Amino acid sequence: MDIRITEVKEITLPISSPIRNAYIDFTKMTTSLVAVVTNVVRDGKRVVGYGFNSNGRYGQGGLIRERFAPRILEAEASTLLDQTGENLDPDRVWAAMMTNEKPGGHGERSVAVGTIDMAVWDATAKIAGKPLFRLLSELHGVEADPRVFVYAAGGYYYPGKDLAALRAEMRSYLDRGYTVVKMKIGGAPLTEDLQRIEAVLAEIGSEARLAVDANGRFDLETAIAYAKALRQYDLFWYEEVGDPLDYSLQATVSEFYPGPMATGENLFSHQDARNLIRHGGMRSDRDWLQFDCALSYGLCEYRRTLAMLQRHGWSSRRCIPHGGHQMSLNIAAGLGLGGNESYPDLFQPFGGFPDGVRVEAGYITMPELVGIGFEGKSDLCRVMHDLAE
Ligand SMILES: O=C([O-])CC(=O)C(=O)O
Ligand SMILES: [Mg+2]
Repeated sequence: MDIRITEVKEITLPISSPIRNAYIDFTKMTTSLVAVVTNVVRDGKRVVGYGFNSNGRYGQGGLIRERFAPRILEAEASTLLDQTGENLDPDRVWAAMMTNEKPGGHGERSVAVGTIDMAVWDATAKIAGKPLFRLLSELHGVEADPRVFVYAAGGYYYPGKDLAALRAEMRSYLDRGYTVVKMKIGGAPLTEDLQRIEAVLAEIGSEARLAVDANGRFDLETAIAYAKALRQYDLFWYEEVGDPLDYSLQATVSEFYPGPMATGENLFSHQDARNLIRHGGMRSDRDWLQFDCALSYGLCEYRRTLAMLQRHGWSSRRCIPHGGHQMSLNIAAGLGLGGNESYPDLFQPFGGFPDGVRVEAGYITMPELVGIGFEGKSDLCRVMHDLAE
């Protein structure tokens, strides 16, 4: 059969919440939802792959409509297929999207490409009739592990939120089975943040560990002042202390912070990730890497990032991606990452797990759903089907 992509649709939707981190509020946050429509029929229906971009960057409709979707549709259909001719080849679709694109300047387009790439992988796994994590483990000759560590991200600054509300939020994550919770810092003075941290630590006790996230807010002096103050707490990690591209700052702060640090959600290519590994002083025995494929050219690029990490002596287990989406859950289960972020109460319906999936002692088990698994999440599936079915 002559397999082809017949249409690439995009709609920009709100994922707004009244929350604030140290840098931005999310009252006007949007995401692009993309549908890659194929002429393949499975179970009596056209195969449609879906993708969306992670929170933190806005919808990408202009770029998708003007540059990346037309390149896919203009490509000779057979050049987008794998060697068997019976499925898409996501790397070939990726290469078609990147025709006439210069190197560097990744953030300008990496979100748009990553969003379409998610939909292409969803379609590819659906055509193969498998969960994406199974397809990935087969492609790489590794064993899939459907059990994935997840942590609860929240602890934002809300208008009028007091310590009791923050504690209640964290308690609710423990009640839902999480063993690691994350909160924001850097949006208040150090003394106030320490009170917030101590309130959360008092609440969670020995039931869970706490990670903190500064969202790139600090200059070197402030980052070090926080590092010295945070050392006493045995945190799960100290995240994104300074500007994401300031590798020297990261390296210097790590000299003041012997505990685990985490960063990488705002690095959008394997070359940027490589610079972090080369110059950021990251420690492969304890630090965590948070590159998010949905912001950084997709899974095709993420596989290059993983290969780069391996060459530098890093285990894929040190990766716990940002973003809380099912795409990274599949990568974690299929390629052996250390886990995935989760926002139990935010960014719905895009984030989270298929219906019925529960967190138990900090882990979820991936259901055997075809594709990325979006069809198993009814609220998300409704929005997707409104776009393309
Ligand atoms: O608040 C945000 O931009 C999200 C974030 O940093 C995270 O999930 O680590
Ligand atoms: Mg973060």
